Amino acid sequence: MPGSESGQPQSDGTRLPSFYSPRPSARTPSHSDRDFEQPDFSLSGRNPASSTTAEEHDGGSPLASARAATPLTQPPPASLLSPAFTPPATPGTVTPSSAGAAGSLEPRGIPVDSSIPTGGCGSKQPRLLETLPQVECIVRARIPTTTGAEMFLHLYTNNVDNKEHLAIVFGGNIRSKSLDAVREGETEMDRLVRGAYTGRLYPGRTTSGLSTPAPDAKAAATSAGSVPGVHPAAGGAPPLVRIHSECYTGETVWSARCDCGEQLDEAARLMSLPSNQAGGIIIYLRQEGRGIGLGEKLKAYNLQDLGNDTVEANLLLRHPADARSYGLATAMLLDLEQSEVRLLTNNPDKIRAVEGPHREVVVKERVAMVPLSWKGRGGFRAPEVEGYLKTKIEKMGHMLDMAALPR
Ligand SMILES: Nc1nc2c(ncn2[C@@H]2O[C@H](COP(=O)(O)OP(=O)(O)OP(=O)(O)O)[C@@H](O)[C@H]2O)c(=O)[nH]1
Repeated sequence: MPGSESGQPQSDGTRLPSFYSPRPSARTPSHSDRDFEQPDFSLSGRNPASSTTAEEHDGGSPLASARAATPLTQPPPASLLSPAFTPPATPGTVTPSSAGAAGSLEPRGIPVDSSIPTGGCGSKQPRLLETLPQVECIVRARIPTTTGAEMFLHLYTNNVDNKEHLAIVFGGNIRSKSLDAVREGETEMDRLVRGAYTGRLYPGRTTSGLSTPAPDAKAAATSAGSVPGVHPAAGGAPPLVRIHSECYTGETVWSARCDCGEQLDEAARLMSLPSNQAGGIIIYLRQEGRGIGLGEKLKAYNLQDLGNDTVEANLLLRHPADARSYGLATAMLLDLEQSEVRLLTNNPDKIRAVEGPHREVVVKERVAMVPLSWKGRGGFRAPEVEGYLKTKIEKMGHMLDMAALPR
């Protein structure tokens, strides 16, 4: 893992096993660079309707085997292009339009600028609260994962709800200000136990390694203050960031109604690539069911089985189509000392909302989350998830090209 505190040998990311367990496709990953390519979402003005299809992208045969392994029981939706799909050129930026030698292993970003109408973030302006919530990271721990990659799980509290929102941090240079801040009366062992240490823990370690503040600085330190001598990652590209909303069904009980589990796993995979020197953060928000909760989401599923799409089902239950907010994510990113990010999303509303009321965090690039099955790279296919994605594109302005959906 790049820049990891782990000190473990870096494995070849192309050989990492999949993060995604329910992958029915029999296809073995090719381990070639093209496995990491994204469809060309360039700003160069090429006709999106003639976008490279997944078939062209992957040479046909792997997709054919994936398709054979996961046949569709229903015809796929008609080819459809989101109006927000092709963002016009952002002044002063160059879009990677093809995978170069160095770029081929990297997720491909599209420059975005939410401060201008043509910046590739859709047209709606979210209503944001004037003030960001207060957040505090109360504990952090190293999590070795089943893929061999390692991450640090940060658990946050806040002043707006009682939920345990999380930051999953890849790479050793991203630190939480509130975690590192000295707490009144705490011992070095207290700091070790709550994860406010540098490097790695080992049996017998007694000091946190964080600089001890001078008495006057210590008095001034608050839970939101920073520890002198601790600095965020220096310079370089902004980290990859995914703002992920909880989805028990998609992440835990293998639901094929949505691609939430796949997106979580793919975000983690991209962030753990050895080529990703900037590190990565998954902000995991406990806003299940787009904010309506699991019980209401299950009712929505029944309404979907009765013939309604995902938006209609929410509205029939007297919920908004999307009841989420992202102020906590903005505050957590700031606590992790990130003011610029590369955001993994297809959702234009999320881009502007995450930036905060005064653009406290700026999204410099958007990295599209294209379903793996559309790219012939495994994943899964089901009529439910295709209906879910179609509704996102048609009704919620998601920037995905349904024309790339394999037939
Ligand atoms: N109400 C409702 N929520 C759903 C449904 N399917 C998934 N969800 C929820 O939608 C949320 C997933 O959204 P995200 O993964 O953040 O994705 P997004 O904002 O739609 O867009 P991307 O960033 O492009 O993925 C989770 O909270 C899921 O529980 C559904 O049918 N109805």
